[in-house]
Parts: sequence; C-alpha cells; structure tokens
Amino acid sequence: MPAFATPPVAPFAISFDHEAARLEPEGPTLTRRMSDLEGLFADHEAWQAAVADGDPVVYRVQSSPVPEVDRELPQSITTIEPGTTGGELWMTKGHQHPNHQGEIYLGLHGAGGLLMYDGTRHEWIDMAPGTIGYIPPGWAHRSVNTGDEPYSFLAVYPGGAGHDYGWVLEHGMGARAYRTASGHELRPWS
Ligand SMILES: O=P(O)(O)OC[C@H]1O[C@H](O)[C@H](O)[C@@H](O)[C@@H]1O
Repeated sequence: MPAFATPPVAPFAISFDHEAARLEPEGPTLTRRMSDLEGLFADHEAWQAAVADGDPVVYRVQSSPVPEVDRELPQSITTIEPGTTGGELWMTKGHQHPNHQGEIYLGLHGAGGLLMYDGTRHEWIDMAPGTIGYIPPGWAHRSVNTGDEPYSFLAVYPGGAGHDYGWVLEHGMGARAYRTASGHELRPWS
C-alpha cells in the first residue's frame, strides 16, 4: 500500500498520466463508497437503498506521496463516477478548510461542477478538461459529476489546510445539483 513521504521531502519529479488520470509515484488512494456519504444526499431513503444495493464506489482520490502537513503542497486526482441518488448528482462529501486556505482544481476528464459555499452565498463553476477552478480561503467546496462518464480533476492544496466535514453537515452547501432532462440544475438547499 503506497504511503505518504515523511518530511523533509526531497525534490522529486511527479509523472502526470493525463489519460489514466494518475500520479506516479503514488501515495495513498482514498475510496469513498455510498455508505461514506451518510447525511449528504437530500433523499435519505434513496441513499439507504443505494447502500443496500451494493454500496457502490462514488469516488476515489489518488494522491502523490507529498504529505498533508503544514508548508507542504500535496496534490491528488479525484475521480467521481457518474450517477444520481434521488435525482441528486453524485458528488464528493465536501469540506471546509478549518485553517482557511485556498486550493486549485484542474479539470481532466468528463464534465463536472465545483460548488462552493461561504456560509452565506454559493457559487458554481462548470468544470471541463482544462478548466482551473479557484477555491478562495473560507469557501467550503464540493465537486459534482454532471456527465455520463467519470469526472476527474487534479487538486493542489496547502498541506496544513485540513478537512472539516462537520462544517458541511452543520451549514450545508447552499445548493444541490440535480440531473434534468437537458443536463443539470442547481436547486436551493433542502
Ligand atoms: O475530501 P472530500 O470532500 O471527500 O473531497 C475529495 C478530495 O477532493 C480534493 O481532491 C481535495 O483536494 C482532497 O483533499 C479531497 O479529499
């Protein structure tokens, strides 16, 4: 099982396999199944049914070996599978950086969206291959697969930023993304 490097990290090259959406050398890969997204979809019964029906993988996060510690600059590639639960598009859990810091995403494959919420207002960026989405400090962020194929993006973020998932459970994300006949739409938080 690949692991994070231990600081001090010596300079090294990272091979970015764009086609495979992988970083080499590899660090750990995080796999999030439907059961890991408890309390996040609006339709709780649909979520329960999906967990009971095979508990599918919703997304994976593959990291380089750069560790998530202060002053380092880790990178990861997240791939979200296509799908809906209760009509709501499959998505990441979403988190706030407790130690407010910015982050950038680069769209690699497929179609997605970057939903951000500062506790008062939300913003949405359509993500396509080549799009850089900027997440300013203090904005919780969630990624959504809006298409019919896997959606992948590269993230680069301060290693000391942290992941506060409780913030999203407490405050929500300001809006939810749903599949529609013509694509997708954002609906008010419920
Ligand atoms: O942490 P989640 O909300 O599940 O999002 C999945 C991943 O998205 C991005 O790649 C972030 O940089 C990762 O730190 C995060 O783990």
